[in-house]
Parts: sequence; structure tokens; C-alpha cells
Amino acid sequence: MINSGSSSVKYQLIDLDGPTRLVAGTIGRIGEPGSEFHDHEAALERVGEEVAPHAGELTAVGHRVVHGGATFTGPALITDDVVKQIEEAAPLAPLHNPSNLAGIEVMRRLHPDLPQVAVFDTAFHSTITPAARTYAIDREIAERFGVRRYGFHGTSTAYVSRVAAELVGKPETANVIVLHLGNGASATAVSEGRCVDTSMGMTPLEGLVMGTRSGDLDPGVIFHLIRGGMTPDEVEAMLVHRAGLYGLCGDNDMRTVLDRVAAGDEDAVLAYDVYCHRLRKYIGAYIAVLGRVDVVAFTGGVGENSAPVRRKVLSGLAQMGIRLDPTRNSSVRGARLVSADDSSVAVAVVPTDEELEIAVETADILARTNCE
Ligand SMILES: Nc1ncnc2c1ncn2[C@@H]1O[C@H](COP(=O)(O)OP(=O)(O)O)[C@@H](O)[C@H]1O
Ligand SMILES: CC(=O)OP(=O)(O)O
Ligand SMILES: [Mg+2]
Repeated sequence: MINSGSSSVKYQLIDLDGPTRLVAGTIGRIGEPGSEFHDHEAALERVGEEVAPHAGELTAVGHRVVHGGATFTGPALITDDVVKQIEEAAPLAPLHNPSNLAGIEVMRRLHPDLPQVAVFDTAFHSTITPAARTYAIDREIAERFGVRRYGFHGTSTAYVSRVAAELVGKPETANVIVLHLGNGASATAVSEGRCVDTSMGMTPLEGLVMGTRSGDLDPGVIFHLIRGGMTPDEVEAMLVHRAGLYGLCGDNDMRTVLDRVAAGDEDAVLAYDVYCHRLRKYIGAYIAVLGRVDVVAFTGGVGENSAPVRRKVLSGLAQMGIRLDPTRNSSVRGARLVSADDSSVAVAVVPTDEELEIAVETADILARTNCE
């Protein structure tokens, strides 16, 4: 499994019979000053060396691909044609797809005989309704430019919503709100295993406040900045790299933000308040979208590890039937319920496992292909 991201390459060799992880690693800070790795090519060559001792045991390579455009509604066996279509979707995810493609290119070169599979972040969201998918703009222009909601983090969300549904004893029928809070952050409404709405849009910039991305804002702000003298590229770079928590307080790591909040730092307090306010709004919105919610599931680095964020976001939602149990909320790791016994909506913490989900989906498509 290769997750070749914007600044890191995560890789795992998984034996699905266990499942057992035979090799696992992350190469971070690619291209930054002082890094051993100047580009993805070099990092991926190293991954190839790490995996080499197990070459005989390899049966396939699964790749995370962030944007699958309108074409891919499930995983795809990689061919030259599939590569071309991933390239065509790259302008919609300029931070992610080019690195994903670098991973595919190097692994196809190192292992030309192995089947390679692309697992798309967008695929799980392909079931969202036209009402949730459509932006209210000129339809001809939307069609011509491919403007619609796609949604991201689908591989993580598919996995987490399934585990959360099992935790509440409704594996087939649960309605789940998944909050994936990592560097990127998204909220998704899942009904009976199918995505019905999600906060990220045509690109991974819409929705929640993120580490360095703004999430929702009035599109008028963009024109105001451009008319004020910024170029479109400058505005985009600001909204993607210097906004979110980082834009508000100069730190994008929630741990640092929380330390500063504890020390009474006003910028950090505002950043934290804006982050939690937006999240709470989306929970309310998705309760309305779903009508009935069985479980709210937190995942991603912040969602899994930060009891204070979960507490602040959910405080005041008792009217909506959501009550945390403070002891469970502060307890250590693992997939678990953290709601109080009298909470009519359960709250779960589920460590995500995109790698396992990619491996499972890769094996699934190979099994199906071999049957045909
Ligand atoms: N104990 C913690 N408390 C609060 N935030 C945490 C904690 N541990 C990790 N995080 C946050 O998780 C973020 C990374 O999330 P992760 O899901 O690993 O990111 P990525 O999107 O790169 O996969 C970090 O920026 C950090 O803010
Ligand atoms: C799509 C996306 O935002 O991914 P990440 O959180 O890995 O940046
Ligand atoms: Mg992530």
C-alpha cells in the first residue's frame, strides 16, 4: 500500500490473512531543507528497497489516489488509460494527485509484473444525492468545467463508518456522522453504509477549518482580494497553505494550539474557537440531513487523540441527545464508545486505517477481476 502524499510517503506491506503488517513506514518532509529526500522519486526508491526483501510475497500494490474525478466510483486496476484519467483530474487536486501519480509511476517501474490498483478518496462519496452534489450556479458552466461536489477522505470514512456502525450494534442500518480531523478535515453523513453528504467539495478546500486550509468562506472574499491586487495563485496559496489554524494563530498542530490555549494566548483561543464552532455547525447540519443519527464518530490525528476538542465541540448538544462520558472520553486508545449511557446518540472514537482499507479494496478488485 502506497500513500504518496503532498509532503510524505506512507507505505505498508500487509498480509491480509492476519491481517499482519510486515513492513510499515513514513518518509516525511520530502523536499524541505535538510531532508535526505529531494523529491518523491527518491523517497519511493527507498520504499522499494525496504520492501525488496519481501518481493517474493507481493501480490499487488494498492495506491491512495485523492481525486478520481467523475469517472471512478470504486477502485480501479491501473492501466495506461487509468493513469491518463488520474492526470486529467489533477487540476482539481493539485496538492495531491501529482504525488499520487509519482507513486504509481515508480511502483509500476519497480514491479512491472504486479497488478497495481488505485483506491480513490472520492469514490465513497459517489452516492451523494444530486441535491447535495450540485452547486447552485449556471448549469452549462458547471458541466463544462466539471464543477460539482466530489468529497474526499472517502477511504477513511468508509472504514470508520463501518467500525462505528458495528460499535453500536447496527452494522447494516446505522446512520453515522464521521468527523475526519487530521491535517485535512471533513465531516460526512452516512446512511446505512452509503454517503449522503460531505463537507469537502470540488476540491479538498471546502468545509471545516483545517490545519492550514480555510474551509468554507464567502466566495466574494476571493474577488475582493484579487481586485485588491493579489493574483489568483496568491489567493489560492494563502487559502490552502496559510489559512485555517495556521492562518489564525501561526500554528497548524492542534497540540501546540491547545498548549497555547492553556497558557491563555488570545490568537490560539480564537483559532480554537473558530475550529470548534465550524465543526459544531456541521454536526447540527448533518443531524438535520440524516433525520436520525445513531453515532457521531471522531477520527484522524485530532479526532482520535484530542479529548478536549471532542468535549468542546459536543458541549451544549445534550438537547440533541448527545452526551459525552468524561472518563471514557479521556481514556486511552482503541476503537470505543465515549458517550454516556443516557446519550441517545452514541459518540465513538475510531482510529482510522486507510492502509488496511486500501489493501482490502485492492484484494477485492483483484478477486473480482480473476473471477471474470
Ligand atoms: N494528542 C493530540 N492532541 C491533539 N492533536 C493531535 C494529537 N496528536 C496528533 N494531533 C494532530 O493530528 C494532526 C495530524 O493528523 P493526521 O491524521 O495524522 O494527519 P494527516 O492528515 O497528515 O494524515 C496533527 O496536525 C496534530 O495537530
Ligand atoms: C484530501 C485531503 O485533504 O487529504 P489530507 O487530509 O491527507 O491532506
Ligand atoms: Mg490524512
